Amino acid sequence: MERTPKDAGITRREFLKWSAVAGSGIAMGAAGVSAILGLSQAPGKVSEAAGAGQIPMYGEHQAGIVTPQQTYMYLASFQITAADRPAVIGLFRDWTRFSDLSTRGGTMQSGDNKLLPPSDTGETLDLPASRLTVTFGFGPAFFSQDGKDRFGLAAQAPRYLKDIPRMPRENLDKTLSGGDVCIQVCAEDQQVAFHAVRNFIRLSTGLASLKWLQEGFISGGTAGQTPRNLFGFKDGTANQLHQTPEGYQDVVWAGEGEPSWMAGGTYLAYRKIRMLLEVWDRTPLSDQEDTFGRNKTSGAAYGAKHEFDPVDLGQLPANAHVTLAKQSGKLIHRRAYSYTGGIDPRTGHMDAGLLFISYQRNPDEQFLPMLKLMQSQDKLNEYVSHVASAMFACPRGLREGEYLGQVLFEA
Ligand SMILES: C=CC1=C(C)c2cc3[nH]c(cc4nc(cc5[nH]c(cc1n2)c(C)c5CCC(=O)O)C(CCC(=O)O)=C4C)c(C)c3C=C
Ligand SMILES: [Fe+2]
Repeated sequence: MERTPKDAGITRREFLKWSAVAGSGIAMGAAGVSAILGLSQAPGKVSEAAGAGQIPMYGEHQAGIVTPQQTYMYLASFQITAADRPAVIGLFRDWTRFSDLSTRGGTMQSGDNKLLPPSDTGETLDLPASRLTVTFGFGPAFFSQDGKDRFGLAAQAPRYLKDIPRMPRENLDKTLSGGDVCIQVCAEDQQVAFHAVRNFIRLSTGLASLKWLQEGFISGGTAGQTPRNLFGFKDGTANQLHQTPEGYQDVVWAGEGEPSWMAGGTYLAYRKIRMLLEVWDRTPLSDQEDTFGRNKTSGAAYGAKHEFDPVDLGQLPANAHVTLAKQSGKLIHRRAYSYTGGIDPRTGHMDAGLLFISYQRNPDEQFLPMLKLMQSQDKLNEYVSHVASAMFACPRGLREGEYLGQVLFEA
């Protein structure tokens, strides 16, 4: 199946039209321009199966938030280095164009000019869309940094957006925390996800620098089953408490008291949490189960039979993770991924854990009270260490023809 130029890539003429609207062609540095010329070349080949497993990028909400979790995830955080607003808009237009292309299973043209680097890095040329989703978020410093309104957006800052306050037990690495813009990329095929994140980085040349990049996975398991984390426990069970359109409205989608561009958006809370596998693996099963208040094999709460049976807090230890999560009285939508990162050279222990990600409409009411309570009392603290942290505001979903952030820049 061959695609039309419009389907599979953007033409040079289209690029010039876009640049003229944004003024980005003039404002961008040489590196940025050449990277984008790559994106703007005529279409390349698209694999027969490119259309398989597509998740629409356009809609009321961004994809990748309440989308059933794909197997692989990259979370990238960027610092914007672009000098001014038109340059940022140029970058966001190019990221949008590339998201549209890659979520539809398309690639940029490899190019036949042997004197130039190929436009597309090529590793997905024969691969389908693989349920690729791209989710964007803006960090607090994007709106104002050290009191400076960098891009004229300070008045549009989301109501609850701030860095996660210091917590009693954390051991954060600042170089792995925060950032101006995050991109969460998820797919069923790791190479498809990597291709997307790699090309977002390429397109940002001269306009943004990559601050940190994390990669995660969940167990495939039998379809429909809750994945298990690296402690061997089912992780995500309680999400079923709000998995309806009304539930998502209550738990995930922001709007009330927010700038208009956040209506239908949400807040992404991120913690990189190292799990001390060697300690855990020497811990008796009864202590492991007391840590969560759930049976390890079935996932049932203490006193219950099945995974999804209601939780009776009277049956759980007071310091169990689930007890504390429930005590806050609020729900959050969790979308965590496991990570492994080789060996810690200082200790010889495995570097592995959880890239905790949750989405909520009001982090002040939902996520932060829960985190505070857990950091001070959770039995889980004996076995984990929080090493990185960030919060981002994710705008509502894009309409066709809009670029990322347009609704914010034009608010
Ligand atoms: C601040 C929020 C949370 C952090 C940080 C967090 C870290 C974390 N969680 C697990 C494993 C499990 N968590 C489970 C339940 C659960 N966790 C949170 C919140 C945070 N977890 C909530 C809101 C809930 C749901 C509680 C409920 O209403 O029942 C479970 C039990 C099964 C489930 O519902 O998912 C496990 C297991 C780890 C390993 C971890 C940090 C490394
Ligand atoms: Fe948890």
